[in-house]
Amino acid sequence: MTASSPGASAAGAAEERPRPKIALRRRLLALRRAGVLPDPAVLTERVLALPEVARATCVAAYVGMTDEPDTTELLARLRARGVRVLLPVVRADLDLDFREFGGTLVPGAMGTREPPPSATHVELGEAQVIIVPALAADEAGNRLGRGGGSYDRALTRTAPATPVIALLHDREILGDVPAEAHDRRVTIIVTQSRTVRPASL
Ligand SMILES: Nc1nc2c(c(=O)[nH]1)N(C=O)[C@@H](CNc1ccc(C(=O)N[C@@H](CCC(=O)O)C(=O)O)cc1)CN2
Ligand SMILES: Nc1ncnc2c1ncn2[C@@H]1O[C@H](COP(=O)(O)OP(=O)(O)OP(=O)(O)O)[C@@H](O)[C@H]1O
Repeated sequence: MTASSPGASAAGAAEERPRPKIALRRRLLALRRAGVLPDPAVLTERVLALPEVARATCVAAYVGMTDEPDTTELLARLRARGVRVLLPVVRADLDLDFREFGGTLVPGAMGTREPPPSATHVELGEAQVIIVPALAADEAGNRLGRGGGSYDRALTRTAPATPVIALLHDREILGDVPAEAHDRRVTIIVTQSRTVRPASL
C-alpha cells in the first residue's frame, strides 16, 4: 500500500513547505513500525541524569504510544522523586491542555492515554522541563511531530528558555528536518546511545 523508496535522496528537504514533512513522517513511522524502539530503561536513566531534570519540580511529558518510546518508567520515576508530572490532553482546537498525572490514565483521542478529567489542570508554563513527542529532529533542534501542530501551539505559552527534550532512536537524528516559522526547536535530544544538545553543535 505504501510506495517506499528507501534509497531515495533527501531532495526537496530544504523546501520550507509542509509537504516534505508529510513524506518524511510516513517514512519514519514505517521504520518505527518495522523496527525496534529505543530501550526505555536506558532513555529513562539518561533523562533523569540531565541537570535540568534533576533540578525540576514540575515536568511536562507524555505517555508513549505503541510507536513511541515507552515512557511509563520515566513517568513513575519522576513521580517517585516528588516531581509534578503534567500530561497532554488534545483540545477541540488541536491545542493542548495539561493535567497533573496522579497515577491514573484513561483512553484519550487518537490512541493516546491521558489523565482523567478530574485531574488537576496545570498551565504548561509551570513546567521547568518539557519532554515532547517527536518522530525525528535534526542537529539544529528542528523537530518533526505527528503533524497536528499541537505542541507548536502549546509551546508558545512557555518561556523561551524552558528546556525541550525529544526522545528518539539514533537513526531519527537527521541531517535536515524541514522547519517552518511556527516550529519550536528542541534543546536536548536523548537517544539510547547519546545525549545531544543541538544549540551547542
Ligand atoms: N504520546 C503522545 N501523546 C500525544 C501526542 C503525541 O504525539 N504522542 N500529541 C502530539 O501532538 C498529542 C496527540 N496528537 C496526536 C496526533 C496524531 C495521532 C495519530 O495520528 N495517531 C495514530 C492514529 C491512531 C488512531 O486514530 O487511533 C497514527 O499515528 O496513525 C495521535 C496523537 C497529545 N498527546
Ligand atoms: N501556534 C500555532 N497556531 C496555529 N496553528 C499552528 C501553530 N503552530 C503550528 N500550527 C499549524 O499546525 C499544523 C501542523 O504543524 P507541524 O507540521 O509543524 O506539526 P508538528 O510539529 O509535526 O506536530 P506536533 O506539534 O503536533 O507534534 C500546520 O498546519 C501549522 O500551520
